[in-house]
Amino acid sequence: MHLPPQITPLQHAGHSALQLTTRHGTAIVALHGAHLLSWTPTGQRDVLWLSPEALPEPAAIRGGVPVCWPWFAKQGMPLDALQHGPARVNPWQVSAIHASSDDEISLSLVPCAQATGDASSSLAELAPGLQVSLRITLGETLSQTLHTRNLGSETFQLTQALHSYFAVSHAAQVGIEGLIDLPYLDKLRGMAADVQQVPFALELACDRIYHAAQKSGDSFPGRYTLTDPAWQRSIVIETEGSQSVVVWNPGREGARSIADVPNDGWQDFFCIEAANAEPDGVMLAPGAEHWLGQTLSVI
Ligand SMILES: O=P(O)(O)OC[C@H]1O[C@@H](O)[C@H](O)[C@@H](O)[C@@H]1O
Repeated sequence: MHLPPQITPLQHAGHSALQLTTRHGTAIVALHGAHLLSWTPTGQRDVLWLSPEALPEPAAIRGGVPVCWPWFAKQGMPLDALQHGPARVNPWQVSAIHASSDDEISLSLVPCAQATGDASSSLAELAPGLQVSLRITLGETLSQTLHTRNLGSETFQLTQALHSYFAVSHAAQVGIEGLIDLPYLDKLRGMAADVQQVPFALELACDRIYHAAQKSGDSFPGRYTLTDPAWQRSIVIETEGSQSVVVWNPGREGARSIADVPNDGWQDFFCIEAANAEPDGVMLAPGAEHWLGQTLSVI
């Protein structure tokens, strides 16, 4: 496909990628997993963290924004299922480009196996009848929309996440606004159910699925703010079609057991994930479609 001047192919951290450029900044997207590796607003530091110890492809990339699809973690799947689904470990390709002006550019990607109709691919086997695309728009903000369509004959229970790793000054010194009163399941306490009643702060480690985040009939998108006083910036995450928000940081002990996170790397990121995770799975009937979106901005 012919690329306009705002899109440049390049290698980034060992991945074949496309760099999007507007006067508002740059974004870099790896074709492996349609994985957003970097978003740097003009004059600012990168909004996303990318592990300096990331494993080579075809391993999932650690950092940036992995696309977890069509299941989150191993929800609803056997124990030997691929963690977070096959989308993040498959090659994707550009399906459309929309360059409206110098101010904004959009790129849509689909898995290569879907584009070529390869019925033997892991995606075709594991997500029968499902079609997926990811649109990334770089302007003053950065947005991503994950679109799923069920062309099969069976209802599919979709769980998914845009698993953003935000770069922070120190994970123990940031706050997250927008979680008060939300119920959550705490993975670190055997999925114990709880409700966020005090302002969020990291205690050693965190792995929670906040759910029922958008009440039915509520037309406002979810809005979460990662406040980082030391870096004097806040990252605002506005979500659409997302009933859950996953908040994850492995902490000191957890990081030691993750091969591609440096021992002290847990300090450098916080994951806030626009999601539909159990108990918020999406029942996608034959012919139905769903959009999961997030818009990121820095204030
Ligand atoms: O190591 P992975 O597969 O990228 O997953 C990282 C984390 O992703 C989070 O979304 C999960 O809630 C955690 O339980 C998990 O550890």
